[in-house]
Amino acid sequence: MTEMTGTRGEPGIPPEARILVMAAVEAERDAALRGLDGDSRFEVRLCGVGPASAAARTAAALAGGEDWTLVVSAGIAGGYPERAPVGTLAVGAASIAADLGVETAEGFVSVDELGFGTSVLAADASLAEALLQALNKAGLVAVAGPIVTASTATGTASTAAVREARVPGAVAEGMEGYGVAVAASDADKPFIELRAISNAVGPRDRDAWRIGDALAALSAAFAILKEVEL
Ligand SMILES: O=C(O)c1cccc(C(=O)CC[C@H]2O[C@@H](n3cnc4c(=O)[nH]cnc43)[C@H](O)[C@@H]2O)c1
Repeated sequence: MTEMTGTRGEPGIPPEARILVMAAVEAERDAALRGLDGDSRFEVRLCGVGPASAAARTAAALAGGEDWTLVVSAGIAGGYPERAPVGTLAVGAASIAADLGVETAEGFVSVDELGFGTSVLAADASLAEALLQALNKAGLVAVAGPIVTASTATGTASTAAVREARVPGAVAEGMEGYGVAVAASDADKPFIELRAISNAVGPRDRDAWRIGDALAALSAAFAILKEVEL
């Protein structure tokens, strides 16, 4: 369990903590900053879209000489509607690269099965649980579960079904979480993923995306995160 009590033993994020938040695009970064309202324990940086850029930029940030306490991947996401409808929040239990592997005549084989590493990176369980409880206590609708990372956002019902079968119980899909998690894991830093649901995972319908609502939910979640008793 990650120790996040303050120097005098009080609960909450210690004043000296340094929390690195990686957001793909400026609108997500700005939403996080609005919720954080100048909290100097947090730094929000852009990681670009997709797991490769996210991993590279997070690794660069972690190698920059600061002693980071926690790494957070944050942004909007597609939600699996029966578990995380549009407007809700998803807290990752694990970030899973659902398309990392090889296709064979018999079907998809993950890197795990190939023996080439892991496509599943667990979040810090105690921090994720504390955040989930705090969000729900504050009246925000949040669920926890595996969050899919994909280099290609799902755009059809069949891809949604395939990925859901690979990641049973998946609550959401983003494009950066696993990449940020790889860098955090390599640097031996605790990691969590926080997503606000802007659209349903499934057939692409850009007009139905509720980006403004999701960004508002993301801001609200960061206002809670900075006060959470971790
Ligand atoms: O157009 C805008 O105003 C705008 C504002 C903020 C963010 C965006 C994005 O398009 C962000 C892309 C980002 O969102 C994640 N995302 C959202 N939905 C999905 C999805 O269904 N499957 C996978 N990823 C999704 C993803 O992490 C992208 O980086 C636009």
